[in-house]
Amino acid sequence: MKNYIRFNRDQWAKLVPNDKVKITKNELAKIKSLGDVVDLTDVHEIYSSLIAYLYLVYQDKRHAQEKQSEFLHKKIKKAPFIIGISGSVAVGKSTTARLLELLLSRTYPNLKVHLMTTDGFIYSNQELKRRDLLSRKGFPESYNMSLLTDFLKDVLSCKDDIIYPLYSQALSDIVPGKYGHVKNPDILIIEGINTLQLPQNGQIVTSDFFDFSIYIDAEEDLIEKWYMQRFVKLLDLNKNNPTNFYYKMANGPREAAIKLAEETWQMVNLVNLREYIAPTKQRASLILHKTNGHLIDQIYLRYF
Ligand SMILES: Nc1ncnc2c1ncn2[C@@H]1O[C@H](COP(=O)(O)OP(=O)(O)O)[C@@H](O)[C@H]1O
Ligand SMILES: CC(C)(COP(=O)(O)O)[C@@H](O)C(=O)NCCC(=O)O
Repeated sequence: MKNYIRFNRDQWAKLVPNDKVKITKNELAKIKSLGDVVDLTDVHEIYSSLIAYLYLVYQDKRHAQEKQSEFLHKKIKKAPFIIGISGSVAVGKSTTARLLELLLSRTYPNLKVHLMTTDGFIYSNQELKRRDLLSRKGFPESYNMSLLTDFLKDVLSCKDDIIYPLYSQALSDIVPGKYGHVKNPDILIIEGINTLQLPQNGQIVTSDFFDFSIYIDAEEDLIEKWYMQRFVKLLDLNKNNPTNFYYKMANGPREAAIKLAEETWQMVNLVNLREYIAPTKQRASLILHKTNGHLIDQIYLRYF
């Protein structure tokens, strides 16, 4: 990885004073996905430098937009700064994305930050079934990529209110008739396993629309462990929740449920990671490498 500068935790933490971000343990507990607590030391040692760097790149873009506007003698609407977050299923994309959203808006209160996921661009289960893709959920062909690129084009053309479909883990499906709204944020964080994906059949790559991208990396065995832990938590949480996708499994034999999740990991998510997600790692502007306990131990910043 010649085109990346590698930092260990200490080197990265020393880039800026780490008292910049103000957040309490309780606030932190609220943004974790399920159960585990993101460590406050991670916030100070990793995220202080990360948001300071993101803000620098953000300002660069704004500056370039002003210069362009000046040169063209034309008022140009300021398109949002888009940050893409990629990585395997269960590596911690949504947790990191929520943390970034909170820390960026907290540290730079004048910024309007919007967070969304590309999960909503997966075809509905009905459509996946029609296309014989139910067992390929999360693979490139299971996403409506042209809808996603059209959406990103609308975002960059600064349309006032852009809607996008929503996915629910509770339904394990697209939520019918419900949409998210993007209303001209300064920063749009978009997380999903396909955010750095290479094009299929000459499509435009979504990352062409990004100003900055982050890949969250970890060893396969660890991610599998996190996937299984999240699965067990979802079973426990939904034991008494008949409308939830996990309810039936939660109330059946535990070993059968665990076996199914292990198979899903091996046959779906791990295959997807190896074939389509991991190969996109070296396209990211920044790689956050995690170790045991979700601790970030190495940071790689691309410089060409
Ligand atoms: N920094 C972290 N500290 C502790 N737990 C974490 C952290 N990041 C993720 N997790 C846990 O790991 C699991 C997967 O994280 P999640 O954000 O849901 O992943 P993804 O969005 O990539 O599928 C969840 O159970 C979540 O609570
Ligand atoms: C919708 C997803 C592709 C996205 O996952 P995420 O990275 O948000 O956890 C995934 O949750 C999924 O449904 N995977 C298919 C196999 C499974 O049920 O794990």
